[in-house]
This record gives sequence, structure tokens and C-alpha cells, in this order.
Amino acid sequence: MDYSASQLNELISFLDGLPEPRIVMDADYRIVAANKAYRREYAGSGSGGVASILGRRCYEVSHHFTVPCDQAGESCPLKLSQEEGASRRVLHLHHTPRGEEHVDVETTPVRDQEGRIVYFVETLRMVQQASSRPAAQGLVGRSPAFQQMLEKVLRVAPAQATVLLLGETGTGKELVAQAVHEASGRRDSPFVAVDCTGLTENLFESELFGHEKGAFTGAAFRKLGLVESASGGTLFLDEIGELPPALQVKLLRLLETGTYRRVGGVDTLRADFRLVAATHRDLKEMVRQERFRRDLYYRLNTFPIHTPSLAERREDIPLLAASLLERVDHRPGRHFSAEALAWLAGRNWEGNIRELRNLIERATLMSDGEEISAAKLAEVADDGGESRALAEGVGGGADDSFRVPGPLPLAQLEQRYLTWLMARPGADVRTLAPALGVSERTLYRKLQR
Ligand SMILES: Nc1ncnc2c1ncn2[C@@H]1O[C@H](COP(=O)(O)OP(=O)(O)OP(=O)(O)O)[C@@H](O)[C@H]1O
Repeated sequence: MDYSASQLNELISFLDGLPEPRIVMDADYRIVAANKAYRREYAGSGSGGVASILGRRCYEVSHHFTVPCDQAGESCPLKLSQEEGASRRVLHLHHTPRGEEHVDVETTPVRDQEGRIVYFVETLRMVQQASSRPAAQGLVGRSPAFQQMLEKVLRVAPAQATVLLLGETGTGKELVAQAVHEASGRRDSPFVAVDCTGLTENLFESELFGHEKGAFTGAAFRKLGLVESASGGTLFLDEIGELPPALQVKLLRLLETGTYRRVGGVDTLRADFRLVAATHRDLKEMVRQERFRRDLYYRLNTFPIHTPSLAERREDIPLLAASLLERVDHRPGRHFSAEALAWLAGRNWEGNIRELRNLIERATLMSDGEEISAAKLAEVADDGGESRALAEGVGGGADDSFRVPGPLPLAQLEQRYLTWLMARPGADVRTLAPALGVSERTLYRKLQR
């Protein structure tokens, strides 16, 4: 290796001056150095400081894995970077002194004079827009489906590209739109949301473009439109599939020319917003049926992001439930019993997170003690008794074979398996724990994770 110790020291002191946490690794995944920001953020005090990570492998430190990430079902940026000889970025869940966190990891090869790769510099950017632990606000999630979505959000956010959010109702499209805004350079300017449902032609124009004083009866003052209010920021058009054809033309004109006029005004104004649009409809099908303009569809569909349904991210339900409980109920000590969490995870949620949130809110209002039970949830669920039957363990409905779509990291497999087990009729922690060879406390802790 033609890379001297003094060159390595030079590299480290250069990295010390950079604000983001960075580590240097060799091709064998060993951490050979960490910059000041890394030491501050990750190697904390108490755990032996930076000395405790030097010489150890990155996958042991960040994932507590015994094999490299790519052998544990995750993509490994070091491996990808090595294969392609270029920088690679992936989103990972990392163990940190604060618990598990989403981290945007970028690995860049370092070459010697002969152009051979000798080290890799890994940059770790903390993701502010989502939490993998219960949180009082923002997006929470840790399932693969959620991570795939989050990775797309973080990639597109810094660009100006239009984002199209496609997903069932209640999957968090507005929250995702806000995350795009927060992760973009426009975060200090307004985020303006417009619901396109029920917009008439007149309303659309005056709401979006504003109007001049006296433009029509009742227009006593000049009014700023939402496009103007969103200037410098992000305009979120929710339920874009509901926009009538006449308004689709107007929106297309705005997007293509980047200009508009207030109702009753003569000045042409320049729009400056980043567009995020969302719909639960199949826009492509609407185009086929000529209910949505093809040209507008292509203009909007620059960067589509699928917001996963709860059925696609079932393992996130206990985490979401704990977060939503924090949001709707501020009484100290309020929590779900393990059976309640398993009951929530085993149910079908057509209304997705919104339905989950509403049910939790009803259950908190109807519960007196600190603990919310599965029986209480079943009582307040409005599905004709099917839920109660499941909670009491007398009804069918739970599939009796455990299946996974393909290889999964073992920690995820365990989580899925436990959630599935607990969702079976009659399952309870007391009888399951000995069958699984763990204590009740351990099982409870695993279910809360
Ligand atoms: N990942 C998430 N973490 C925490 N809360 C979430 C998450 N996603 C959605 N929520 C919550 O779920 C509810 C529904 O979300 P939101 O209104 O953004 O959904 P939507 O997809 O825009 O729905 P619709 O299509 O009906 O407009 C909100 O209360 C939101 O705060």
C-alpha cells in the first residue's frame, strides 16, 4: 500500500475540520480513524470513547452484526463503493449512544498515488426528518418499506424536482411532503398545503393566484394567493387527482410558464415554489380513461414516491402506536399492554395511520387506568365485533403460517415473528415467553421495540 502514515494523518486532520461525523476504514471494514465530529456525536464518553471503536469493524459498531451488512440483508456502501470505485450513499439504521437512529451514510474511496483504493471515508449524516424510536412528532418508522421511502425523500429533497406522492389514504402523504420541505434548502420559507378536493374554477384561481381589490363583488381588498405565500418555499397540492379538467389546464400553464396573474390583475408575476403533489388515486389509469391530462401527469411524475400502507409496514405498528399515543394523550404513564400492541399489529387498517390514530384516541378517552388493554381497543373498534372476537381469542382471521418475503436481517425477522405470534388468537406474553425460552420481561421489551 503506497499511502504513508503521514498522509493518513494529513487526511485525518483535514477530516477533523469538517462539520459532519466521518470515519476512515480499510477494505476489511476496520475503523482506522474518526474525526472530531464523529467522536463528539457517536463515540461519546462512558463507552470508552473513540478508543473503543478503533480497530473494530464498522458493522459491529453500527449494527451489532457479526458479518458485513451485505451478508446480513442490507446494502453495504463500502462494498458498493469498492466495486464501483466511486462514492455510494445508503440509508441505514445505526446504533448510536442515543439508541437506534436513521443515518444517511456516504462512502468515498481514498486512493494512493498509483490510483489504488487504500481507504474509505464514511460520512454519517443524521436524519432529522424521521425517527426509529417513539417520537412526539414527525415521521416514525423502521421497516424496510418505510426506509425505502425515506431514502427517496432524502435523495430528492435537496433538488428542485417535483415530487409525486402516491399512496393509500392515511399513509402520511402530507407528513412526507413536509419532510421533503424540511430536508430541502427551502426549509426556512413557507410550506403551503392546498387540498384540491372540491375546488371550483373561481375558487382555484383566487385561492392560488390571489385577487386584486375590486376584481369581483366582495373583493374589498387585494388578497395574496397561495402561490405567492409559498414563495421561496414548497407548495403541496393534496388530492391532485380530484382536480377538474379545466383546472388541470390552469395548473399546467402555471407549471410550464412559471408565471401567473392575480384575478383582476394585469401584472405577470413569477412563481417561485417547489411542487409536491399527492393522490391516493391511480393517476396512470385516470390518464388512460382520459380523466387526467397526460401532459400534466408527465409534468408531475418527475419523481414518484410510494407511501407504504400499514399492511406493507406491519412491523412498524407497535412503534407508530406508541408515538401516536404520545401525541393524542399527555397523561403520564399511559401505555399499551403487550397484548394491546400485538392486537393492533395483527389487525387490518384500511384507513392506515389515520385510522390507527383515531382508534387510539378513542381508546385513550375510554380508558381510566394507565394501561390500555387489547379488550378496550376491541371495544372501541367499529368493525362489528370481529375485533372483539380476535382479542378474546374465539374468532378466526389470523393466518396460521408465518411467512417472510425473502431473506431478512435476523433482528427484523425476530420482530416480524413476534408480532405474528402475538397477533394469533389467545396469544399472551405469559404463555408465550416460556415457549420462546425468554423471560416475560424480555419478551415485553422486544415487543415494545
Ligand atoms: N410515519 C408516520 N409517523 C407518524 N405519524 C404518521 C406517519 N404517517 C402518518 N402519520 C399520521 O397519520 C395521520 C394521517 O397522515 P396524513 O394526513 O399525512 O395522511 P395522508 O396520506 O395525507 O392522508 P389523505 O390521503 O387522506 O390526505 C396524521 O395524523 C399523521 O400525523
